[in-house]
Amino acid sequence: MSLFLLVRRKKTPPVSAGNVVFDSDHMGKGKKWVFASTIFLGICMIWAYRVSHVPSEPEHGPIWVWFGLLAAELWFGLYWVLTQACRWSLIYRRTFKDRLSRRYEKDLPGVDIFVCTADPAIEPPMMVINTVLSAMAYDYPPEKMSIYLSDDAGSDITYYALLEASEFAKHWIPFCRKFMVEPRSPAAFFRSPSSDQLCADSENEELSAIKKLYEDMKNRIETAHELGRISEDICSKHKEFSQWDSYSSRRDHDTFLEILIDRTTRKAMDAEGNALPTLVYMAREKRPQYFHNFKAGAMNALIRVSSAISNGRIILNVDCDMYSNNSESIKDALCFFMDEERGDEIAYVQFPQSFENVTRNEQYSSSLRVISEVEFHGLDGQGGVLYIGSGCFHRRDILCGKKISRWSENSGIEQNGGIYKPEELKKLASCSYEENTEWGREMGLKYGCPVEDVITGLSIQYRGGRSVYFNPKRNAFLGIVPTTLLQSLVQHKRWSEGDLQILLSRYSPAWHGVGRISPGLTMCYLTYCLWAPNCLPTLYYTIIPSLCLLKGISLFPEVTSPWFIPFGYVIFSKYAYSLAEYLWSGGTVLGWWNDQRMWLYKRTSSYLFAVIDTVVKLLGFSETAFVITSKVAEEGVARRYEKEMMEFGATSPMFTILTTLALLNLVCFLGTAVKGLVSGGAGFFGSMSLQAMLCAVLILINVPIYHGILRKDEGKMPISTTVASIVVAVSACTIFVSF
Ligand SMILES: O=c1ccn([C@@H]2O[C@H](COP(=O)(O)OP(=O)(O)O[C@H]3O[C@H](CO)[C@@H](O)[C@H](O)[C@H]3O)[C@@H](O)[C@H]2O)c(=O)[nH]1
Ligand SMILES: [Mn+2]
Repeated sequence: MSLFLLVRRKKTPPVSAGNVVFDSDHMGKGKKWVFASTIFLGICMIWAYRVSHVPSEPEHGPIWVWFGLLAAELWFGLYWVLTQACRWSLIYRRTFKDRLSRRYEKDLPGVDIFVCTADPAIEPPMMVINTVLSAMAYDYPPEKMSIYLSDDAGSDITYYALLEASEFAKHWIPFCRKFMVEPRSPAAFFRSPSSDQLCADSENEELSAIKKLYEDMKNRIETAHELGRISEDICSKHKEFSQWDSYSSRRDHDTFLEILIDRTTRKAMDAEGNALPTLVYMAREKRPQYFHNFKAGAMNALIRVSSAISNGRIILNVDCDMYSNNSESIKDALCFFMDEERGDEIAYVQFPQSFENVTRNEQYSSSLRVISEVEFHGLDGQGGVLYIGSGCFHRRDILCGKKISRWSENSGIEQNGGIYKPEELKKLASCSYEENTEWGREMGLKYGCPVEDVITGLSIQYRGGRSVYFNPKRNAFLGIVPTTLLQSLVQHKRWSEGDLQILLSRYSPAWHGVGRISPGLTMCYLTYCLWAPNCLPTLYYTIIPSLCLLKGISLFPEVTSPWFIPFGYVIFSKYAYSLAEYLWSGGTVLGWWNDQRMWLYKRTSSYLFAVIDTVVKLLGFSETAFVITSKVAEEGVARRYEKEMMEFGATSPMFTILTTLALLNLVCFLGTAVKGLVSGGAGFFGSMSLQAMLCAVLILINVPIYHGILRKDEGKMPISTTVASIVVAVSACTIFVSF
């Protein structure tokens, strides 16, 4: 590859470079191969131990216990093999934006930016418009940019906020351009060190002027938000508010559609007389008798409406909390689409989802550090990263269902835009528009899956589209992670359930993928699709060995036996590698420990419910749901989040499971210790040391739960959950021991 680049560089240097770096900074491919082989050998020996040591005497407990362990170990071993595909060949990419500007300044395509919001209570309008403003201020020709806000709540307050933003943008965009502001979300900029820097420089008059404009706007919007209505005065000035007269609820209303900045009119100028990007508000029609398909439905309506207004060849999709943190990202993405060599094959460019509100040791491990820093680079190496919703640039034609074709063949597509009558536009966003069409199936984002993004990306890859993962030094987008344990678990339930449904759908990588995507990429997709089923072996491994410990049934080889070696080696090297990987990705040791805890919690609660709900759905008893993650936290919750204290505070079956498991292991461990003391049995732990260690580690990792039970603050474990868990844990131990 490097040779290829070298040769090419002598002719026309490319605008992007998919630098294939085989882990240059960590471990070479050869070493990795040897290391992985030794682990695999260890895994095989563990399997061999299970098969060759099936207990015959009854004091070793019922036979199913042993076979259950064999099944769990088979699962974990094979799953580990799958995860290796995501680590095999990592690709790191770079772009040459100066070349792009030099060569293609005149041919830059139109870019339509879609922002989705769905609930002003948990996605505050101020946050939404900050994201919109950051997008409007991209360093890109404004006449080629259009920003669309989809509001699934159909809220007049959100519309009002956008209206205010459209005025503020006239000052904000020239300000950004003049002082080369970064980041371009006003809220993020005003609290960043770069704004202090600007203050220190002489221009602070302009800074304070724009800050004042912003604060005034913020006050007006927040007042309206608190009151829950728009003042008469504003309504009379802006006739479009009368659209809301017919509004009855967020599930039952007409299409509200307003082009706030229309580049075809002369009014669309900023304070310095430059063009502004187009700005559109859309709340698609909602009726109780029509299923609205959540974000996928909103995106498809946006695709249609935008095709009639601007019809940009490139579509960028961001969640309402994911503001642009780098004004050059559009150009970065275009370096891939317009690359002379490989650009034609590229269907989408995914940036990592990075987050602003992660704490140092990430209590809930929500930044998905290893996935962003390692696995997705590995997926890119296997032929393409997942589409993960936010921070993704798509080619419009491909997203709409076309097969991959040459980039240049579609030039002229944008000419179709710009001819519209308001009533016709509204029809494009109506409930009945999609009846008897391919929307949601062959066209646009797919319906019926809680991870509409992943399934849509996969189907694009089946059609021959390649995807690119671009992870620049400066984060391209910054969003908000959940700040409570429950929200984290619920979010992961949605994701793992969605991924499992993909596995069972007609787009399953397991069978539909054969011959359509590379075997390596199939393996990568499978690691995510099989997240949820991990719950069963994990539950087994966290319950049965501990109960057997209490009962005195030995399940693992003694420390002195040679069979101990594969167990010790596999456990040690797997976790040592995982820690190293976490540290390479920029995390802390405590962060890694928290990450391990979250894997355990996700596997024993989120994934379990994901499996149950998938089965229920397969039987036809329920429909897909989409629980939106809250982007705001109460004061107390926020304070505890900053202190990295685990937040419970609510009752949930997920917490009951987690607490029961934590208590069960505690009871087993203490019970065993007491028994050991009473019988004076030295060496008792000798034959059971691995089991006792497993139980001890489970206790250590569950410390936040014991702490949660004993805490007194609002975020403590609810008493009812504790009581229920004690009852279940103690009865499980008693019953198991007595039979
Ligand atoms: O009916 C709905 C529900 C959600 N949304 C929007 O979808 C986005 C994502 O919702 P969020 O609750 O923040 O979910 P996350 O789990 O953080 O989102 C990730 O996972 C989702 C799929 O599960 C993808 O849709 C997202 O793009 C991806 O960032 C937000 O902007 C919402 O406003 C809608 O527009 N309509
Ligand atoms: Mn989100």
